[in-house]
Amino acid sequence: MVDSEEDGCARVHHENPSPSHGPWVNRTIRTRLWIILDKAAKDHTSVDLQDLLLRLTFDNICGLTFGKDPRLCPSIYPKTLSRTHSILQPATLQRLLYPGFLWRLKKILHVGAERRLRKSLQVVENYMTEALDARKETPSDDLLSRFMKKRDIDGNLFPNTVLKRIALNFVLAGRDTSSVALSWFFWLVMNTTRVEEKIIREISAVLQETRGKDTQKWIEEPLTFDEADRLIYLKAALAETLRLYPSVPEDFKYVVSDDVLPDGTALPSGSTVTYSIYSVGRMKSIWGEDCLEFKPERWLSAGGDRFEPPKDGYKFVAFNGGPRTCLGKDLAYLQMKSVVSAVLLRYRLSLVPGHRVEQKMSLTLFMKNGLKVYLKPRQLVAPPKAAVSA
Ligand code: HEM
Repeated sequence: MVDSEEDGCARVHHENPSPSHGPWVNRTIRTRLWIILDKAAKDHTSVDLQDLLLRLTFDNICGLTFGKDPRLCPSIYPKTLSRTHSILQPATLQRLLYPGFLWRLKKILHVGAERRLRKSLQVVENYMTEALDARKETPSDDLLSRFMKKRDIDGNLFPNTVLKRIALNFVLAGRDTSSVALSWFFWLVMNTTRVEEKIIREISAVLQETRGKDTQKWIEEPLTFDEADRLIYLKAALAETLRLYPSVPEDFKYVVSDDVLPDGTALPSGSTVTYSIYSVGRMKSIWGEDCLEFKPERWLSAGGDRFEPPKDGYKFVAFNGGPRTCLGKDLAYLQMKSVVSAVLLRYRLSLVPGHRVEQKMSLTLFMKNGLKVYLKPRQLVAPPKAAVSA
């Protein structure tokens, strides 16, 4: 048996973040993203989109998980959790890359990455304790409050330690993944005018139906859930981005008890299996000769009117597969569609000349140097009725 967590703890929290959490996303778009981008466009200054998106999705995931007013997050973010996060990731990666005895020795001696890791975990622990105490005083509709009411299979409420791990799991799982996916998406779209035009046409067609011909009304408010739900081509472009640039480029599983893979490989209990999600997305045998091309169309039905992922759920594993598929998948698509529409409907993006877009070796597929762009206001036109479908 192969599992993704040694103690199987994550299995108790199959609570799906529902679309009703969309308001958090729209609030941060209105109160933060548009203000920053409008100013940059007006002043002709560049913006590091990856950095901005990391902050934005952090605010969203805080709102979703703790019900905290996201305006609190930027003040806490740079000083504590963000710095902590940049320590957690390399330290975890080292544990995966180097022989077990090495990091265990460092842990015992309290040196190097293990020392930084322990300090950072304490910061996270304090933050989670504060958040939990606050929710106990004033429960709300956030995920933490929901889990506080839930009971385990024996009918007991979850203890604080488990609640904190659940909350942390959501924050870690939901923050970087969506923002790096969005960064790669914007970069791909900047380089593929044909796809950008189709995306704008699709969003415009939907908004013309829901908000009328006055294009000013299209950019006054972020998308509603129903409007976002209708964006089939955009979903295909996001899935295509995740195929080529999966936010989690490789994943690993622990072997809980002796097992054998379908190809006959024996897996002794206690070993770790690592697999490359990045490579699965770029295999000719799965995606064909054009596997390295950015082609959202491969995700559409023959008529082009439906999103159609591969029938075999293990061919596209950017969200993992099987019973442990990402719990935030639908929310992630919703959030990404809202942010893309909020940005692309208002602006045309161009890469800052000389800026190098490179991958960073990390548990998350960051852009090493960020994504520095200039923004120019976009002139929107209402499409003729016949061009409604993308
Ligand atoms: C583009 C965005 C995202 C990608 C690519 C992604 C990818 C993944 C992957 C690969 C896993 C499996 C990890 C493993 O094997 O241990 C996972 C698990 C998970 N994700 Fe996501 N994720 C995304 C967004 C989100 C968001 C926004 C949330 C929360 C709102 C979230 C919550 C979770 C949770 C709770 C799990 C653990 C599920 C379990 O173990 O049963 N994810 N995600």
